[in-house]
Amino acid sequence: MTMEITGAGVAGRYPFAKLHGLGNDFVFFDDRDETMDVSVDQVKRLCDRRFGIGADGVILVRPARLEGCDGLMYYINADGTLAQMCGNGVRCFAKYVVDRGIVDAARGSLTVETLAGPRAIRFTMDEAGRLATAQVDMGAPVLEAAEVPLNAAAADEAATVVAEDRAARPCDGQTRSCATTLTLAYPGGPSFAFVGVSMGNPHAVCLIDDWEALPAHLFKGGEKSLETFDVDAVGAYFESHPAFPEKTNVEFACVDDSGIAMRVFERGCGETMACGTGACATLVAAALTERSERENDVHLRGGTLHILWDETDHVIMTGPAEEAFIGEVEL
Ligand SMILES: N[C@H](CCC[C@H](N)C(=O)O)C(=O)O
Repeated sequence: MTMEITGAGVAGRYPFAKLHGLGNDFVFFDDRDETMDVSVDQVKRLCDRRFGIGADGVILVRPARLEGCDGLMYYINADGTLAQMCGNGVRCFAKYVVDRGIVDAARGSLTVETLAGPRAIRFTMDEAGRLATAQVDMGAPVLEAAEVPLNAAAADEAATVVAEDRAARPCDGQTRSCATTLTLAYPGGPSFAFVGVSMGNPHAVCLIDDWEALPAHLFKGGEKSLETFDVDAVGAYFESHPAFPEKTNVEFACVDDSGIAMRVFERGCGETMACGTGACATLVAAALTERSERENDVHLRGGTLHILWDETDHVIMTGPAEEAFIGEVEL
């Protein structure tokens, strides 16, 4: 299951910075002295867009434990649950430490430790001497069902597995298992086919080829499209579906000549403007099901990420990171 943080919540006044990657936004705290012990309630309050600063998550900048890493990204979803990895967050982490001189900009690269392991980053600077874009080696996608994780048997007990396809496509001659596609029933219909991909955190990617084939009750007025699709309702149902023992991030995407268009209902956050790990998982799923080449632009509500699934099986994500404002907050 997903893990809630267990912090007692030490009261105090803390400086923070607000950063985002394509509108997927985070409250950053410098916790290199490891004194912050945030509680679930504190995180929920910080992320509340009415009663707090407002964000999709909280990121603590902590000292690295792994040799060769420049810092540890401790990422907490808005609901107070820990996540192993955050793609937009790790680009913002690079910006946070480079713009503050914690990491020397002249290096042009750094390695960030995450709960999913180290992630190597190369970055470019803007004319004002601040980090502009970051290229992150997000590692290899994990496709083995048990490691995503997926659990069709648990879903079957809920009589919701319509089909399980173990071979989305021969995995490019790799000596790796093929992805699992679970087709799961939605209350009132229809069923949706999800390709399970982990980028250190779980993703269920639904690639839709024909919006017209879906019933009208799944759309919020207007023509049937990704933009009018009811991501909140359908995403919320599958986020906590028994087929996903650790819950899941849920992506809905379609592919055309301009690239991959995607919306995401994130585990522990709800719909976000962008999801870096989700964009990587969606590129992998689209390539495995022969809808896309292994390199493409992924268009999200907040902007575009460029994703390459390279010949070494690593997924390379390139995109911006921005700092919106700084402040002090009473916890
Ligand atoms: N909600 C995600 C973590 C944040 C991922 C997303 N913001 C990204 O940019 O990858 C999870 O629980 O796995």
